[in-house]
Amino acid sequence: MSDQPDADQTAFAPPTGKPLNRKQRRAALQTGRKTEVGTTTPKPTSRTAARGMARGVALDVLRRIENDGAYANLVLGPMLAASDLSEQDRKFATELVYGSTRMRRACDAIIDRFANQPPDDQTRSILRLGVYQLVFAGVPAHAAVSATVDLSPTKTRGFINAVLRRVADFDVADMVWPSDAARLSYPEWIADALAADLGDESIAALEKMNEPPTVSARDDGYVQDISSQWVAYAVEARAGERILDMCSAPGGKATAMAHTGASVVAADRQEHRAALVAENVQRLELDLPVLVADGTRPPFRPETFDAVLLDAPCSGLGSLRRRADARWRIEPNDVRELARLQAQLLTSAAALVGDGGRLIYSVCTLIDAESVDHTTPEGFVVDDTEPPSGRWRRHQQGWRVLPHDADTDGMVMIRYRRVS
Ligand SMILES: C[S@@+](CC[C@H](N)C(=O)[O-])C[C@H]1O[C@@H](n2cnc3c(N)ncnc32)[C@H](O)[C@@H]1O
Repeated sequence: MSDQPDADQTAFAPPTGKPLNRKQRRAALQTGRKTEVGTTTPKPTSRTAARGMARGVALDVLRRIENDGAYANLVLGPMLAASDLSEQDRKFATELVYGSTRMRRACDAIIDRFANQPPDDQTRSILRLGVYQLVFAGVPAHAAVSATVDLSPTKTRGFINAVLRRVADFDVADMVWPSDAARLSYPEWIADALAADLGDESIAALEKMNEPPTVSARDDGYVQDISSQWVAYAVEARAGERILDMCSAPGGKATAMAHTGASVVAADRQEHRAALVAENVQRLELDLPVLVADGTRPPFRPETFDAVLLDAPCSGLGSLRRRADARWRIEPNDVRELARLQAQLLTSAAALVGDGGRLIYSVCTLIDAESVDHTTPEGFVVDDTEPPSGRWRRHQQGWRVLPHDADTDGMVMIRYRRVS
């Protein structure tokens, strides 16, 4: 048996969405550079075979996402569960699926640079998987090329092998990208929209949203992004107060607020999502009524609550790292429609706040049209006191946290107080 370590057991760099630098690429290429695929690749071992299976699962999932419009998180889980992959190989398959989905546009630009004819959809999916491993994931070249070629149908093997070998011999630092959006793998309109509202900081935000999200758990075990926890604190709920979380599913902020001893009511328009809140409430053993209610026609008397949290449905353009395929689904018109719905919800939420009470508006997007462009509800003023915790930066009449400030989702929040 070869002394060479099984290629796929060598470090698989945690994907950052950034192409590897020269030194990293040289290290990854050392074992495979200028070899004929199949001649210097280590003999298949059970590890190599397992990694091959992981790549096969990843490719199946990618095809479902790319060709059938399936949701990445919904397809991946069942397909992994149906496989015999080990925990480690599931992680590898997951990283390949999410990474190549995120970096799809950047991978395509590289494929198009080296393919002498446009690949059909099936061939492109295989090439994306190979290019992602070579350029972004630090998989050694011989493993990335040969194992990806092994997934290919006979008739396209030669073509896929040739393209991937050219990519393996290329230093991506020399790539001439059509735009920053292509380099960072976003639709042009998303990069433009964030540039318009974040200025020079948009690139750092886009880069950060190419990284897998960090996992943070609260003291009660509920897994919730830190920036969402900061929004819940910003409501400043106190024992004895009546608080409404108008768009509450899956219940992260409602359950956080309930720990203060406030009487929190959680509502959501969608029944199946309200059920998720109820599950979380039960699991955390909280006393928190959950109801299905459309926030544009809320079933409460006016001025009933001491505080209302409107954590509004939004485009999610601050939390793209959480859903790898979201950037390819959302469209400019969605943002316009969501902004209209948010304005409606803001008006009806405001009507429920009692005298001197608080209205907290938050969204996990960084787009002004979905946040600071909304008009202050009648009878309210902006409360511009600094939120009690978090890395908030002032942004017009509100506050925002950018993804690269503290490795969290990006959020915008505006706090209002009823004065008449
Ligand atoms: C950003 S999520 C809320 C996240 C939640 N606050 C948490 O921290 O777990 C927005 C929610 O708004 C709900 N929603 C959308 N339109 C609504 C409406 N008209 N009335 C009430 N809820 C609505 C969606 O079903 C979704 O669950």
